[in-house]
Amino acid sequence: MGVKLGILGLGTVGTGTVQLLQDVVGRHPLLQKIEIYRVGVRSLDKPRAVELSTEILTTDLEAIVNDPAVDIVVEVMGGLEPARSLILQALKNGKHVVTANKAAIARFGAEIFTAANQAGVYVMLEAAVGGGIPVIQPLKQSLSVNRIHTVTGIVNGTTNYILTRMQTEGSNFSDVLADAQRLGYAEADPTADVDGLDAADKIAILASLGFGGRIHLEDVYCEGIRQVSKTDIAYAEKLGFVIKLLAIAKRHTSDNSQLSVRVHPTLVSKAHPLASINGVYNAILVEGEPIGQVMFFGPGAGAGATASAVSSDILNLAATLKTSTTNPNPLFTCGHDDYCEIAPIAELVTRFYARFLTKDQPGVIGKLGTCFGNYGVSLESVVQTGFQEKLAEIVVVTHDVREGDFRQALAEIKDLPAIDSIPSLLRVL
Ligand SMILES: NC(=O)C1=CN([C@@H]2O[C@H](COP(=O)(O)OP(=O)(O)OC[C@H]3O[C@@H](n4cnc5c(N)ncnc54)[C@H](OP(=O)(O)O)[C@@H]3O)[C@@H](O)[C@H]2O)C=CC1
Ligand SMILES: N[C@@H](CC=O)C(=O)O
Ligand code: NA
Repeated sequence: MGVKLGILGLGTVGTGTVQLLQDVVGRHPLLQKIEIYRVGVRSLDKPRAVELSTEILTTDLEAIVNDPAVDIVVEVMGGLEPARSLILQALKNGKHVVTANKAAIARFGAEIFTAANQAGVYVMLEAAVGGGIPVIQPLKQSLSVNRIHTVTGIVNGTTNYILTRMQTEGSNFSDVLADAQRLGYAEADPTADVDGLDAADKIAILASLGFGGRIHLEDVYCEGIRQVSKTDIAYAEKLGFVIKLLAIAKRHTSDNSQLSVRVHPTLVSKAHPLASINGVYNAILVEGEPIGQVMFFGPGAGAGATASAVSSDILNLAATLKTSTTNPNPLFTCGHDDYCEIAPIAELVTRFYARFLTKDQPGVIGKLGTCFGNYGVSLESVVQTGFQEKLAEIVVVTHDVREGDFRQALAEIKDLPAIDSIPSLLRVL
């Protein structure tokens, strides 16, 4: 007997998944047992890149999750509602769920996994982080014997694509964003990409898996890439760095009681493995004991890559349905109920890059140095190269400093009569 899919959504990811499942020759033989039974969309009139008979396509998504014939619900419609309610209803009806929806999982994961555990079914989400890169299953299974220290990732394809093209071609932010949208990389509302929210959802999911506790999304510090300018990209280049939107989850305290979880544009040394991850590619560097370092790399967005992850989850569930036992596999379920404690961003210890516009007066660098010194901020490098109109431009890179101390020094520096403005402030990995 075949495994019947109810697919919610036929956009970039849904279409890629249907294409893959309609073209199974040369792939895993179990895919031949999978039937695309229903596909839910918003509009029946839209032209589609795949052929589906009229009885498969429907706008009644509730009917799909309530249909007793459906074995697996594949949620690739995105958004919070009705996606959340449809997932919960599918689980309540005893259906396994595959989802690519990091926004829903990062916000409603507790509710969704509790419902799945109660119903004795699985929620699979490989496509939700890193697109086609296998990272969810490796964290849940292959790496789960390790004590994870740090997860550092480039986990948003759209922003990495934008930053790469700004860096290599000097392109304009909004033109490149339009290309990312056209290529199917961006979210329906690309603010989620540009402002770092999509990466925050993803690092919350990875932190939860890596550190074995739930994460309150509001505890994740988040800055996007809007303030990254061509000037900063050029300065970073001169200083031996590239700018990447990094998502980082790290043990903050030596007793392991607190995590630091954050997303922000970051200067990454050109020698670091994450510096060479360009375009729509993502990479996730996992550090733990005893494994040391392991890095996952691949396409982070787009139809084919994401369809690969969605379909592999479907395949895993199809295999499970074939061999079903009454006891759920603990490596497939989400077992933790407790929340991780997250340290405030002021407690972060990191290096900083800051760009100052100053009046061209003698002794400005000395005054900056004195203010920094008052708060224990030591400087790794100070560069004064350019002028913007009549203002001198000074760039500093600090040694490791507690973020709270650095901010206090900056507050004092802002009030110096010689300082016009501080247009950029970025962390350095
Ligand atoms: N694009 C990518 O590269 C990746 C996307 N994801 C995630 O996958 C999910 C889907 O993304 P993507 O395919 O890009 O999104 P699209 O916007 O391309 O597609 C959404 C699909 O869902 C349908 N849909 C949306 N809302 C409703 C509704 N209320 N009722 C009925 N149908 C609805 C739309 O119908 P219609 O076609 O009729 O408009 C469309 O077919 C999101 O959660 C996204 O974050 C994850 C990894 C990568
Ligand atoms: N909009 C997302 C799609 C994949 O998750 C991205 O750009 O990474
Ligand atoms: Na993935």
